[in-house]
Amino acid sequence: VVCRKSRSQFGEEKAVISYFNWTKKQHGVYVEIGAMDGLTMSNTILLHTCMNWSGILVEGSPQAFSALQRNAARYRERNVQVHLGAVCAPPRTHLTFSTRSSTSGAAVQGDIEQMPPMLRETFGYLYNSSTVETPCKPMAWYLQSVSHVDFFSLDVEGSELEVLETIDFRAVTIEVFMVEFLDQNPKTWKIHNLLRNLGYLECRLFSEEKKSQSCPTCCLNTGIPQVKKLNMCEACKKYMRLWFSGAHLSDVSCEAATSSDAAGANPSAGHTAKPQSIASRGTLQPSLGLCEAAPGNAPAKRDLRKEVRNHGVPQEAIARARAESTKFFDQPLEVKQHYAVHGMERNRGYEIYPHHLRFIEKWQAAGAPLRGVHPEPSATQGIVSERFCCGPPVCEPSDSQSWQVVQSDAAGGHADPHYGSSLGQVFFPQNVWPTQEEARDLAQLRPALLETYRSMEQLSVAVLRLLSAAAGFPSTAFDDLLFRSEESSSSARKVVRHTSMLQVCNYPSLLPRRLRPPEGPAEYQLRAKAHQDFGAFTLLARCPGSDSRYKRVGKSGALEIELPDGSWACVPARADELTVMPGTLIEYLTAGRIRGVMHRVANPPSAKAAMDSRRLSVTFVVKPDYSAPAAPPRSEVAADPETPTLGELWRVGWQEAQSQKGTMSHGDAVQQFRRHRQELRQRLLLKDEGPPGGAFSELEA
Ligand SMILES: O=C(O)CCC(=O)C(=O)O
Ligand SMILES: [Fe+2]
Repeated sequence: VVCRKSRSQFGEEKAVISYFNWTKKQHGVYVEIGAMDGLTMSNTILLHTCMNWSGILVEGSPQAFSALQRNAARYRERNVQVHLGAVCAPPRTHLTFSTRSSTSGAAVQGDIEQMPPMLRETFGYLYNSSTVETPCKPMAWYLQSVSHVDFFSLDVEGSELEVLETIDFRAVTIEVFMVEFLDQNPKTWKIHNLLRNLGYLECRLFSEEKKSQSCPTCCLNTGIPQVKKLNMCEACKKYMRLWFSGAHLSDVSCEAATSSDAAGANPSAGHTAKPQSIASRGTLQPSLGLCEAAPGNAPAKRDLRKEVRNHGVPQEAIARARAESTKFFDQPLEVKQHYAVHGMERNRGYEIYPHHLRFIEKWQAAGAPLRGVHPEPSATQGIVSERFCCGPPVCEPSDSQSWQVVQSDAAGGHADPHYGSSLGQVFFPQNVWPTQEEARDLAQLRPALLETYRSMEQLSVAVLRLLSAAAGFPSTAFDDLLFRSEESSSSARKVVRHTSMLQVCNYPSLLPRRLRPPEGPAEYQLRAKAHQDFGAFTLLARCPGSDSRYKRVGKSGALEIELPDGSWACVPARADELTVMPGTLIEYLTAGRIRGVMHRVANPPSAKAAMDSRRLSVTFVVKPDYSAPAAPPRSEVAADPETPTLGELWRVGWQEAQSQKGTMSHGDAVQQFRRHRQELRQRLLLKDEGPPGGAFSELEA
């Protein structure tokens, strides 16, 4: 075989070879998706012909594929598989592939649906394009014959997620990915995230010109067009060496977890239903936008790394919740405070952080000269964030049936103690609403929020199943934490066990600096400071308008999350999408296999845009049964009587439980609380050394 010199666009494979010290590496294995004719811009011809590597080439365009076959026969006689096809997830078997005839545009071909608009438009316009129906298969299918890949080159113009998500990481280890994507692609963030979740670190290849750019920690990606030569940035090198050697790529596979589910096989993915041992699974750290679920569907057996769509929460309901909440937030502070519920951790009615409130009151007492300068009353009141919350419909006020169930006195006995006991009453306080009599304009707030509540509540069952499966439990393992089936002689019904809350947050526009309160509490710097939500997970309906307007981390005006390496990232939002964010309690329930996500809401940029930077988010924080043990289902820890309940992880719940036991003064209980919670966390997270107990083994067979 004649050694062919590099044909890659920017010398990508050479950068990789030098970076990984592969100059002497013979007989490696490559995979190239989007192989084109196997020569033009090939990232692998050099590896094959000069270093005796073998590999798999996949190309979706029939025209390019015939050239690929010819070229493969000529330049890669042996040790190569060539496939005509694209990558997709079942049940799809074909997709519409956009092809170009012009040479320069020929590099941009792919699944039309996945292509970023920019590419579609620019290349569609500039070059002759046509479409063909191309067969597609999950990536796992193409990789059947290999168990290890050294270099995976992925250049598929928008379909990267489909490729990554359909790899069976249990069956193959992949050492280095090189992913080319354009930064404008809104999916970039998800690809990054997915690779990070798989244990890869990112290293960018920079052009000479961009060398000075700071080097991010770190998957390899290239993708800076108009570049002559690529340079690996030095700082990054260090990180990469460190991390790459440690990363074991078969660590996490959501498919593995979901298919271990007995409730239904996952015929489409073609995986055997064999769970991994937990030891090899490592820590799953799902982040945002990670689930696809449909309520009413049998537990959605979809890969977890998808956003929730077809989620069953009607857009109109969310729109109504937003509109009615807006009317509420636009009332004077005195009116809103009328619906405040005092007491800790109640999460009902109007809420504003006490330290914010103190600050506002002081500011207003000093004669804040702002009335009339801004159309948003909340902005002129100096409010940074405020919220309106409600709990499950069993908490509806006394004019409704359900509150009777909750309220009847403990001695009277007919109340379900889950709600009616003194502990129960801590977790099921009554909802508070403006009524028709009090304020005609605000009377629709209640139906609007309750409508959204109900569909979020339904969806949360499906999402909890996904998370459960992802953590290696049967998908229904946590069902009872939300609803429990109760059979009586006459009927079967589902009883609410959870205490989830729906919360609409209003972040008023940031006033121009000269009008802003001179100095606020330190938290004034952020709309919401860094925290995890104290639930199993949170579903967030965000607003593409406000949540994709400013993209700068720290000045996004919107939701930002902390990535595993400690950096912060903006989270793009789409109107039809809900974001799933694991919270603190899921850590206890999954022994740390799923981690809560730290997040914050940043202020918008200070400049002129700030005048019109209002943001409203609708979030549903899923809070499972307070009386359940804070431990994985059927585990040793769950059986240990010392293990506290989920409710005891709430400060109020802990205090109430302690005072009922009479073991401790109130003050001591508070003091002990934090330490205790920390200890439990340690104990649980360290305990995870084997697969979920024997009870589930029949499910895993
Ligand atoms: O407004 C958001 O997007 C998130 C709000 C939040 O994190 C919270 O209220 O806990
Ligand atoms: Fe939060």
